[in-house]
Amino acid sequence: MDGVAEEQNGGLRVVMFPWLAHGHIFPFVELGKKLSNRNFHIYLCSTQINLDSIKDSSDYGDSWIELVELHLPSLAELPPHYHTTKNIPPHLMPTLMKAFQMSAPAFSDIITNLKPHLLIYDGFQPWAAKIAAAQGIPPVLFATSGSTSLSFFHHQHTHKNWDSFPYEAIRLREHEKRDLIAAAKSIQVENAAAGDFAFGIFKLSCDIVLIKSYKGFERKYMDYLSTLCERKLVPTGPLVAHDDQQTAGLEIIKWLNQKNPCSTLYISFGSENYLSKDQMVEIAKGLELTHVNFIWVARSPAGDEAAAFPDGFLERTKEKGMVVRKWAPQAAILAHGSVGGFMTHCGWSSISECIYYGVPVVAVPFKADQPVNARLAVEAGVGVEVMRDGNGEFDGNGVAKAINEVFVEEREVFRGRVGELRKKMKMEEEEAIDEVVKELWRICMKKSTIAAQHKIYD
Ligand SMILES: C[C@@H]1O[C@H](OP(=O)(O)OP(=O)(O)OC[C@H]2O[C@@H](n3ccc(=O)[nH]c3=O)[C@H](O)[C@@H]2O)[C@H](O)[C@H](O)[C@H]1O
Repeated sequence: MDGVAEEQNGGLRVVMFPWLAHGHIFPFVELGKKLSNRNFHIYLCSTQINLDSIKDSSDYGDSWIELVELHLPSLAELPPHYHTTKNIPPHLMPTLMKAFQMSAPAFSDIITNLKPHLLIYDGFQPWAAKIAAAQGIPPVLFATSGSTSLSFFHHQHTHKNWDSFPYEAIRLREHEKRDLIAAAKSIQVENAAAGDFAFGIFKLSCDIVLIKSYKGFERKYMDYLSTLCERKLVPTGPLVAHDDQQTAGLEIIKWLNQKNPCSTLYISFGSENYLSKDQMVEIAKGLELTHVNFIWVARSPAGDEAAAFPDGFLERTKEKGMVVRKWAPQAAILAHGSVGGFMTHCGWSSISECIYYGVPVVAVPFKADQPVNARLAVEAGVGVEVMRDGNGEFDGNGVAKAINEVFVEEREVFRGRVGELRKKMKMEEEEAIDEVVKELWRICMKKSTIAAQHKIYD
């Protein structure tokens, strides 16, 4: 590309454009930080409320990322504080998706003004890739979910058969299939060009797809996904935000300091999942049937009243449990020696963090890729799932059984296995970024890439 060689010393200028979800934005931020340490100039584009979250994150100060505001069209039912999936009432998610699709012209202006060497985009905005390529700027997809879930759903999209996926450890239960089919209808994107969404998004990416994964955990799934999407997959490694020392003074950390090693279960269900009242009751019952300590992050959607615990539960468990009603320092908690297990919805970042910090998994998946991530954790031998009935319900006995398997019966087995995976993850971490940097420079230096890109859209 013109001027790339001259700017070799000045580094590449890259616009990074994640979907409006916390679980997407922070992997982009972590990747942006690593690239900015390799002489890239990073522009990260999102809505103001998401940019404020990034500024508030503990170590933003030392990362060289230029924040660029994306203006969503003003919709009466979607005030600016709902321009993020974090804490948004679930019934407004389709409206947020619609507003995001309507922001394409605003994004086009950003690209025209910044004229970056490269765009790194996300899975809900095929139009961003087309806008960049039309201006001769190579777009590269960064998939923030794992290779296992993406290969599983790509297989289903291609073969229309959940149960013919080549790896039998990954199978959905009937209630999970039903939920996925219902959910897919709720995020149908209006006027999407045929095939753009689902997995057409991969075909818009130049040469490669970046993926938040690492070979030690997902190698065979990464290879299968590469075959399905006809792109070279370049893993970024886990991109885990390191626990920052500022949390040392937090009440939570002080409380953990008083607990025995590996004695405490950390319970959290990500940035956009909320338990039903019945689910709260059954998890509470399960906790009372075990001897583990616990830290339970029980957040509610913005505007909703606080999640209610069973009568007397908090009083009866006050010696062994702590309830957190707000955003918790998850990395710092998982890094703490008193934490011996993580009850998680199996969001991809949470699963990556379990392994990064060597904490076995008590899997309670709810939606999207979470059931597949849970099956992967079980196949890798780093955790157990809380069993459910045919309707997808679980009860206190099942919760207690899973907790005791991780904390008592199989304690050393799980800790040994997750420790092995942790070593592999850390070994891959730096070499993965080296490969990402090499590939991004290769793409930007390849004039033919741009010509080929135009051909796709002619
Ligand atoms: C790509 C998509 O992102 C989604 O994000 P979600 O927020 O549900 O869950 P995580 O990926 O665990 O992401 C949640 C992130 O928020 C952090 N956190 C959460 C709660 C809290 O109180 N404090 C924290 O620091 C946590 O450490 C993690 O990094 C899903 O994963 C989905 O499976 C995945 O494909």
